[in-house]
Formats: sequence, structure tokens, C-alpha cells
Amino acid sequence: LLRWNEMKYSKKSLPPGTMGWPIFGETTEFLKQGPNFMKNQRARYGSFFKSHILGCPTVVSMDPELNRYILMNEAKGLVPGYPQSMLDILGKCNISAVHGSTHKQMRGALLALISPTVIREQLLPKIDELMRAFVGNWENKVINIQEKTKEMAFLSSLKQIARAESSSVAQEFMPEFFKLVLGTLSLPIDLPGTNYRRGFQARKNILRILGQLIEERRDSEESHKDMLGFLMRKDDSNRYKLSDNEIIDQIITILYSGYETVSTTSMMAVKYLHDHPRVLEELRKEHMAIRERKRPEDPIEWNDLKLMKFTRAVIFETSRLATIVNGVLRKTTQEMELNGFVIPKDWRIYVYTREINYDPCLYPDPLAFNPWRWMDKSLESQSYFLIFGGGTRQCPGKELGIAEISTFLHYFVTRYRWEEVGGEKLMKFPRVEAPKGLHIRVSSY
Ligand code: HEM
Repeated sequence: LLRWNEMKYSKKSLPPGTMGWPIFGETTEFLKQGPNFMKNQRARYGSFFKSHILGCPTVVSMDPELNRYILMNEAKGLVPGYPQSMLDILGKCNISAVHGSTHKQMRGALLALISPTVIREQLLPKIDELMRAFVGNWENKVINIQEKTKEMAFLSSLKQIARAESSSVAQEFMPEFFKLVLGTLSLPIDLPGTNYRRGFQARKNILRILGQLIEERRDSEESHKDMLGFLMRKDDSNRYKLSDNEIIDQIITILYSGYETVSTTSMMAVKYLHDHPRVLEELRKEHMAIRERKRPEDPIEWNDLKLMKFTRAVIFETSRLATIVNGVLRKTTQEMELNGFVIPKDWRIYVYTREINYDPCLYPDPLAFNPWRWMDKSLESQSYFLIFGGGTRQCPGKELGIAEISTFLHYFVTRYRWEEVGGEKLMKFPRVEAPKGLHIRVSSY
């Protein structure tokens, strides 16, 4: 079977590599060996090789130059290629499911909601209010920081989306949202009891909750200064007039994209700060200096964020070393030539960026947690910095995500000290997670 399968994909014009078993391909090896699978294949076949993973024939690109090219050239037929389960559950109007002019429209509408001015004037006050209350009473408790940062990321987005109703709908919304996330990461098997089926059901419940919210707002005619309020505006202040379905998928996109990224980075920052007291000391100094100039009830403002230079460096170093995002997926909409090979239509391209994070030429002593390396701003703008993606799909929520994590860290480090309990295991691949949670004992600072 193995040989037959290799024969099937043995065309000379395809990149070198192995395809594994029919249907299953090399998914098991990929998930089991993780980054080592990629490194071994690269050692044998070079930085551009074929494989069959996650249900599709795939070309893995580990070449930094080529990765940039792929991300910059969506218009040539290299569109997002996320798994079907993700697209089914996140909706047809989800930003990753649309291309061309529809993508432009959805992205434009999103950028208008999270521009620097909007962050400064509208989102930051909500983020501050949420974070301040969220880390309010952790003193003398053992908490699971993984669970907490997940709740925090979700509640922060929800407050920005619908401030007035966020506390009343959160109870019902949060468990549905968590089911939706699990569904997007599962195999698309629509049987009772599968995560996919539950995720799909959760989507239906979320559509109902959001649909009701929109109806109620429309009936009350009250104006709201939050994301939903802005999306529903019909006057000239809103260039992008979306339908109700598009509004709902846009909201799910915002919740989903800022969820695991923000929560896992926050959790890992807490972990690295715990393990590196000198970094924690420097970070705390930065935040104490900001706090000292304020009264206790004063919120974090835009100018304060600008002063959090070391915090920004800690966030980048955390994303790099933990590799929150291993890479991004694309697919070919037509047969095309890439790097001297011919890639058939509908193949996946895995733009695998993980290894760049450990390149000693870019990051000397790459396995050390050293935020100071980011104090030289040019590192953030170097062309292989792909932690937030690149090209036409570059993360529009970068500054928003950084603002959320920074505000969380502000209240956390100025109020508390903490120690880990249990020495729990952390998995780094395929996702960064602590299978049994990450427990810390918190006491006041
Ligand atoms: C530390 C936090 C974050 C990281 C590391 C991150 C990372 C990324 C990456 C790598 C991509 C590229 C995906 C691709 O090319 O297929 C992306 C896209 C995206 N991100 Fe983020 N992200 C973060 C926070 C956020 C937040 C808070 C939002 C909230 C709005 C957000 C919204 C999006 C959206 C909507 C896209 C898709 C853009 C498009 O397709 O045009 N992200 N992000």
C-alpha cells in the first residue's frame, strides 16, 4: 500500500518527499514527532517537500524567502486552506473562508473596529475595566492560570463587542464558545457525541444568542459605543454595511482569532516570568513606575501602553520561544508553479514558520528566554518576523492583542507574586497547552 501510494504521487514535477499511507498519509508521524518530523523531512528532502497530513496532500514550505512569497501572493491563487471543520463552524462569511473583494470588504470592516484610534478611545477603557476586575481577588488562592487566561481572553473580547450585555450573556455564551473552539479543531465527523457535532450545535446556539442581541438593540434604538453598535450603524460613519449574517460571522471571527492566541501567550508569559526572576523584576519595575504616577482607580491609557516597551518585548519573546503559531495554511486554487515544481490544484501548502523562531542567526542563543533582544526595534520589523503572519492576511489584531496581554500583565504583576504548584507538564506541539492545567499559588505583592 505504501509503495502504491508513493507511485500515485511520483510525478517528477512534484516536490520530493513521502506521502505515507492512503487516506491517513503521515498525520500520525507528524502529530507524534511534531517539529522533529519536519526537521527530519527537511534533512532528507530540503526546505520544500511534499507529504500527506491532516487529510490532504500537502507541500510543506520551511524556506523563509518562499514563505514570504506565498503569503504575499494570495491573488495568484494561494488562498487560506484551513480544515473543513473550521470553515463549517466559523461560518461562510468568516474572514478565512472568503477571498478577493469579499475578503477586502470583511477585512476593511474589521480594521475599522480595531484601528489604533478605536483602541485608544473605546477598546482600552473596556479592556482596563475587565482586567482590573478579573484579577481582582486571586490573593491566597491556587488558580489554574490556563483556565483563567482562556476566560479572560473570551470575556475581554465579549466586553469590547457588547459592553452593556456582556455580563448578562457571558454565562450562557462562554460554554458554547468553548465547544465551538473544540469543534473547529476536530475531524469533520458528523456523528452524535463527536466534538464536531457539538461544535456545530454550539454555533447554532451562538447564532441564536447574537441574533437575539441584534434584535433587542434594533427594537430599543439605543446607540451603543462598542463593536456591535458600530457594525449595526447604517449611517455614513460606517463605510462597510454588513448583513446580519456577516455581522455575526465577523463577531465570531473576532472572538475566535483573539482567543487562543491571547490566552496562550498570557499563560506562557506567566510561566516564563515565573522561571526568570530577573525578567520579572524588570517587567515589574516598568509597571510599578506607571502605577506610581497614578491614583489606584486610574485606568491604563494609551500613553501608558506606549511606555510598556519591555512588556512588548516580553510578549514577543514569549510568542517566539513558545511558538504559539507554528505556521499558516494555504491551498492552491489552480495548478501552479512554485519553487520550480508544479503544485496541483487543491493541494494544501503549509507555510511552516516555527523553525525561523529558533534560527541562531536571527536570534543568538535561540533557546534562551531573553526579552532584551527585542529592545532593538529593528528585530520586530525584520522581514522573517512572521509571528503575526504576513502579506494580505497579516494579523489585523496584533496591537489589540498586545494591548490586552499588557493590561493583564499590568494588574497581575503589580498586585501579585506567584509560585507554581505541582510542576505540571506543558505540551508545545501541535498546540501549546498544559493537559492538566497550570496551577499557581498567588499571594499579594
Ligand atoms: C498574540 C496574539 C495574536 C497572534 C500571535 C496572532 C497571529 C495571527 C496570525 C499568524 C495570523 C495569520 C493567519 C493566516 O495568514 O492565515 C492572524 C490573522 C488574523 N488575526 Fe491574529 N493573532 C493575535 C491576536 C489577534 C486578535 C486579538 C485578533 C482580534 C481581532 C486577531 C484577529 C485576526 C484575524 C481576523 C486574522 C485573519 C486576517 C485575514 O484573514 O485577513 N488576532 N493572526
